[in-house]
Amino acid sequence: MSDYITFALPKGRILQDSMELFAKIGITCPEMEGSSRKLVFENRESKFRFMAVRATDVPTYVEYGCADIGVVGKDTLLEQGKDLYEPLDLKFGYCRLAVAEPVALRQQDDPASWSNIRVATKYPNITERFFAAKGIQVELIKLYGSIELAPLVGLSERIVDLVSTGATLRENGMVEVETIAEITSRLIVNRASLKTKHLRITAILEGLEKVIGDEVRISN
Ligand SMILES: Nc1ncnc2c1ncn2[C@@H]1O[C@H](COP(=O)(O)OP(=O)(O)OP(=O)(O)O)[C@@H](O)[C@H]1O
Ligand SMILES: O=P(O)(O)OC[C@H]1O[C@H](OP(=O)(O)OP(=O)(O)O)[C@H](O)[C@@H]1O
Repeated sequence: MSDYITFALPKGRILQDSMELFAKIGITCPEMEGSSRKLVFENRESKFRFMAVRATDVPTYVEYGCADIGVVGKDTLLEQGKDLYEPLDLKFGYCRLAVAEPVALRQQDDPASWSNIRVATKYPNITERFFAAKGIQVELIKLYGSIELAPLVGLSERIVDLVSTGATLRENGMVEVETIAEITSRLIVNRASLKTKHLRITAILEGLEKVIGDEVRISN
């Protein structure tokens, strides 16, 4: 068993917030700061390893134990439904998952009358579950990005996607119809690592909990 603690971190927009949070409890990786094509970084002194992976792949690395700890959006966890230990809401990466449609359609539309709709999304499982609970049949069109384009070109009338500032919806003539879930980034932990590296992982969880708690209290 390696005596390193390995983190799987998403390459994109939540990487910096993650590293800033870990720095507050003394977990740093100077090697990661320069720009490079490297995918694994080590802090040999404190025995931490960091892997930069696609956001949607973080749960897989943690599930299989290639990483002990991961940071990932709640959207990804809800979509993938993996059995992972999720001890902490990290309180950054705030956005919401919402149903949206073009402004012109919204003006004459009554969502209460939907029975069969076509929806483009990166989140087919969440979308299917959400509409099934309302008794609405959905034809799902799975996309991997630029979801707001779908109604503009007639691929679907509605979308389910993340909304943060609302700028992407606005600039593409769309409005939110309903929020499905509030999203933040979460810490996830491999269940076996929690036992085999109990002391180090517990110390990390307690340190993070304290820092996040303090920040929430200060910002309230
Ligand atoms: N506009 C946004 N504002 C705030 N947080 C966001 C926003 N978009 C996404 N997020 C959060 O950040 C996470 C990572 O998003 P990011 O765009 O970096 O990766 P991605 O492109 O969605 O994933 P992948 O690379 O696997 O396709 C999302 O899962 C979500 O929790
Ligand atoms: O409400 P806003 O602040 O405009 O943010 C929302 C946008 O951000 C995300 O897209 P991203 O930038 O990850 O690009 P993508 O469409 O290629 O996934 C999301 O899918 C929305 O399109």
